[in-house]
Amino acid sequence: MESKVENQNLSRILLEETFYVLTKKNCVFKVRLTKSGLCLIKESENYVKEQVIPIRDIIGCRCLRSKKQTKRCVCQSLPRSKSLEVVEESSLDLDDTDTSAYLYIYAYIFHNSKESSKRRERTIITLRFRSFDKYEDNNKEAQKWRTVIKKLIKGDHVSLSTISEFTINNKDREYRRLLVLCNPKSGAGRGKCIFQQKIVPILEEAEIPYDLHLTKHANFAREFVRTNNLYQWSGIVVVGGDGIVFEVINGIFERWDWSDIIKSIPVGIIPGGSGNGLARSIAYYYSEPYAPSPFLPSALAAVRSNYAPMDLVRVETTSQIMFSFLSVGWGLLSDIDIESERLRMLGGQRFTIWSLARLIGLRSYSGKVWYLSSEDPLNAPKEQLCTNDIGSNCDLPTEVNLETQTGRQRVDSWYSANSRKSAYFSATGTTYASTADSGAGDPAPGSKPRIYGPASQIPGLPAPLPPTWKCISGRFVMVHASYQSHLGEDCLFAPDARLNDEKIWLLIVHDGASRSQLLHFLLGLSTGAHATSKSQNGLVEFFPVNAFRIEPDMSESGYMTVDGELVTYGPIQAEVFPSLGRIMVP
Ligand SMILES: Nc1ncnc2c1ncn2[C@@H]1O[C@H](COP(=O)(O)OP(=O)(O)OP(=O)(O)O)[C@@H](O)[C@H]1O
Repeated sequence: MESKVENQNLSRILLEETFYVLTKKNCVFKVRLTKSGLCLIKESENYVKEQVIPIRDIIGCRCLRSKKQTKRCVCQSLPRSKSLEVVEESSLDLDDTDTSAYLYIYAYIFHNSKESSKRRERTIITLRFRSFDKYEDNNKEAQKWRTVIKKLIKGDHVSLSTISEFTINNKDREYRRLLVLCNPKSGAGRGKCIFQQKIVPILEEAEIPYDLHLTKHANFAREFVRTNNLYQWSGIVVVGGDGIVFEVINGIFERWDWSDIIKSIPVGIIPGGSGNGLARSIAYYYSEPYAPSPFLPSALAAVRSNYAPMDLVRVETTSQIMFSFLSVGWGLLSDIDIESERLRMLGGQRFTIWSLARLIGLRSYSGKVWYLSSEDPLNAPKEQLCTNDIGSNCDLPTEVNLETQTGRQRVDSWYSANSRKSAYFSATGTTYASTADSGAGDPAPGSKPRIYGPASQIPGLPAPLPPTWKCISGRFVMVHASYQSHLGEDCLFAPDARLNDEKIWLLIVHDGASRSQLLHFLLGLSTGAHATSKSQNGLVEFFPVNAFRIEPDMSESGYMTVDGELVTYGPIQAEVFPSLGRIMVP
């Protein structure tokens, strides 16, 4: 009963208008806006066809006017097809002869007809309001639509009675500013280019202002987050790899007000690194298509006010405490990660090449692995994450241009909306001035910043562990733990992992496996097959835990990594803190 009422509520028509395609005789579009989406109903002589664009696929809309044409024939009073350009109402370049108001609606429509062809397609719907003789009246109509669409995108309450009260204000812009921290050196050095070419246009379509800061050296992002007044931003978007996300998260935990920051300022990630484990995992959890546009799910996440809790793991070594969002590693995968740094210019390919090199010169390490088993069974997450099974029934072209009827004859109604500019710096100006906070989180010069955050619930590193902990002792090719599904774009480490499943997924590969078994295992990592494979003769173990400790034999040397970053080689332990972080999700 309740869901029936809810459905009725979602399908109630908030706005409706009839538009005409003048180039096609007798073709009429009824456009309806409901809480669930924008419905285009095409009515021609013989049929009626309905297409719905879900609100969650729409990222923004803008009201624009036509631009004065420089070379227009005196006898041609109206804009020609495809030559019409649009500008902001405040522009000095307005075409006063065209009294229409244009509403541009930007959508990234999800198509999921087949699993293999899941994709999002950018579509611009243009509604041309021209029922009135005066631009002001047409604009009033367009602005009303814009205001309602923007409110629906934000998830604000909209009812039929409140629509008439909306003040029509073209200045009604988004004041939520994002902080963008971009690592120009990440991956194959494409971070800046990715932001400029792929992300800026989407931020502009959604009218989200931002302040861009390029990282100048290692630990720049960490210091920036620790020392600036973060409350001026609504979120932090990182452009780069997992290394820069690690810096941002640990920068937050170096602030005395970490608990307020972590709750109020979510972090988003635009994949520009060579690993991109977190970005790939988020797309996986939300069934968002990743390749060939890996930036799209993250860009959509950044412009929507949609956040989700994420488990964080407190990691302790003999010299450091840190908060990790991705992984802790010892052995083969860490060796590959660290030693392939020299091939950084190859981007993600560096991992494949170095995997082969490490298999030839295979190493194993002696030590003990302690763990506290996860109490939760290995099944679906507690919180049902959003999937895109709603989909859309759209087969729209990438531009849809519609207009209201007018008594006056127009030359035509179709035009291109590709007048994008790729401004690089913030629309509202980039702020570089240091706005350091009270300094309470600043370390004394030369000393390490203090790490805050929740207190550990397990014994400190040197202390013995309680009997509830289990121990495996021996030689290992690797011990690797992850709390995300993907360690990298091509590495599906824990297929059942979710953002806040409260689990650390522990993979142990014992010494004794042949090279061909290990090759088989490494290949399985790209599809997640290793997680279910029974053919490893007990040499591979994979299970969820709440906490673990590794004690390597210190007579040998090797690498230990946290989120792909090198840490002190020696005893290390980790424990999960459920839903401690907040992350932007599509
Ligand atoms: N301007 C810079 N010059 C040199 N190094 C930088 C700069 N800015 C950031 N860094 C360092 O680069 C390291 C790696 O960056 P990032 O994680 O963005 O890319 P990546 O290593 O290619 O990706 P991944 O971590 O996913 O493998 C970060 O840990 C950071 O300390």
